Amino acid sequence: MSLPASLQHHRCPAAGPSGRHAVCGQTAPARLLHGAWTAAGRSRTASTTPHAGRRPGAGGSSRDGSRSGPRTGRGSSGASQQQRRTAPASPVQPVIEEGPVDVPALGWMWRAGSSSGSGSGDGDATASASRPMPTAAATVANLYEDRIKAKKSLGQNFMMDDTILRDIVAAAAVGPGDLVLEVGPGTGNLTKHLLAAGARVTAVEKDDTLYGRLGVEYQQVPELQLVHGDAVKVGLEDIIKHMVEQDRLQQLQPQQPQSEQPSSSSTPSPTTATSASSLAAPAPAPKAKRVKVVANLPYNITKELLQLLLPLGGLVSDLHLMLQHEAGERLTERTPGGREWRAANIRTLFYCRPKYRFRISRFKYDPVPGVDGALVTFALRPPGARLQVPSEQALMELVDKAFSERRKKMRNSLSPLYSSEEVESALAACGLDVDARAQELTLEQFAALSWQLHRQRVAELGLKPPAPAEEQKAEAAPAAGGCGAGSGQGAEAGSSRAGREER
Ligand SMILES: C[S@@+](CC[C@H](N)C(=O)[O-])C[C@H]1O[C@@H](n2cnc3c(N)ncnc32)[C@H](O)[C@@H]1O
Repeated sequence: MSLPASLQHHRCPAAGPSGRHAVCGQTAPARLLHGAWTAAGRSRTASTTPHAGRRPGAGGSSRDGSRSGPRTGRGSSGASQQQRRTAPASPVQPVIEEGPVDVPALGWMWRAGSSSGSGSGDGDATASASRPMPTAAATVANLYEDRIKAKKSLGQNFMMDDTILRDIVAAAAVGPGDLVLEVGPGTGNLTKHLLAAGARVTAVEKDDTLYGRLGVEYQQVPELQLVHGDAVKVGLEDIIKHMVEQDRLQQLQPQQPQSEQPSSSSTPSPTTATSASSLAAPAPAPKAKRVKVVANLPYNITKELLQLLLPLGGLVSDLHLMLQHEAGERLTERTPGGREWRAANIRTLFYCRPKYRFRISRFKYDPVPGVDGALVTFALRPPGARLQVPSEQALMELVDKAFSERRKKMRNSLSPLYSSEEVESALAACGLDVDARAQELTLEQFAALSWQLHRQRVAELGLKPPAPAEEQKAEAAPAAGGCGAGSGQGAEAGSSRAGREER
């Protein structure tokens, strides 16, 4: 369902049902918090300045509602006056989907209240009686119309296809009450599908302008918390802990059942007293949820983000990331021996089960990147479900060093950490070739080598051997050559990558 044509032209995305503006034309970032999070827009003061009308040169609909081109005929939103002055005259032309395009209005998602995950992009209006969810393409068009250019430095390749966004939310199995961390919400196009599925979303955005616009557009959506900052530096672990804690506290809040509400009768009968006391029995403590991370990642921070997030299996259940197709293929590789077998594979398999879900055509993004994308899922292992090793840090150091000079035999590449004699004897004790190179070893073999090197050092220094419990776990699933490495995941090594679909 569309708005009446008379309202379509001068509505800014920040305009409420009255048609008046929340913040249009103001410098949004000044009102927003750096490196701190807040319910979207809650701290903002709304201006009620009516929209000044279409800016000169903005394309789109004519006054009677007909469309003259790919633009959507909307007014400005959170872009600052400064940006408008310095913006180039001809913005990048977005790809626009066919079909009715509507205007995102303040709190539209909040009113929609859909938990079906079928947020109605593509112009259908099932999510809201009054306004449909704007299409991804229309939202991007709105950015360009406001002279906001995609920034290459921030990896801004916006997803234009609502079907793919819905597929991502479905692949991530996001449902009502789930806690989701999104990195780089940007346009809010993925965010709105996460919200439509019933998730409570915390989203970290670095771009001042896009953060400001999101704050305006979602200011009445308590299910969305926005964080302004660089996801790599902002302290994601603390943010995730906060999400979990907030959720736990919310679950603890008493919900008074009808039967417990004060009645007009002064003395309760014995029967009522009994039933009241049984109702008062302590409720089971709420189970702390684990968070899902869902993101169309800026490709340039993929590596750093994975390093930050993969070890958080105690707090995070799974990551669902749009990556470059090639990076997705590399990270989901499970068999050693090839040129693409890297330290990142060992690290990834140690912390999670990676799965390539589906390929995404580069033409579904705007601007069109040089390569296709892919959705990759990383199901994180909680600490207790990982391979037992003497020290995770020592294992990662061993792996990084071994791969740092992959052409060399490990007895040479590991020389700064261990003498070649130490490495040779450990390799032999693990039943491995003493001339082995890093790319020939599985995760389990690296873990076994790590244990053996540890034992040798302990023996050499005359220290106490590892605790029996650790040893027991290690021996429970011996790796090659009887050189112990506990394993909750060994069976996965060598299994082939999951089947792929293409979009
Ligand atoms: C590929 S775009 C995705 C935008 C939107 N989620 C979508 O699906 O179309 C990447 C987003 O990440 C943001 N971004 C880039 N670097 C970031 C960083 N270090 N921390 C947080 N956000 C970042 C960009 O500004 C942009 O909004």
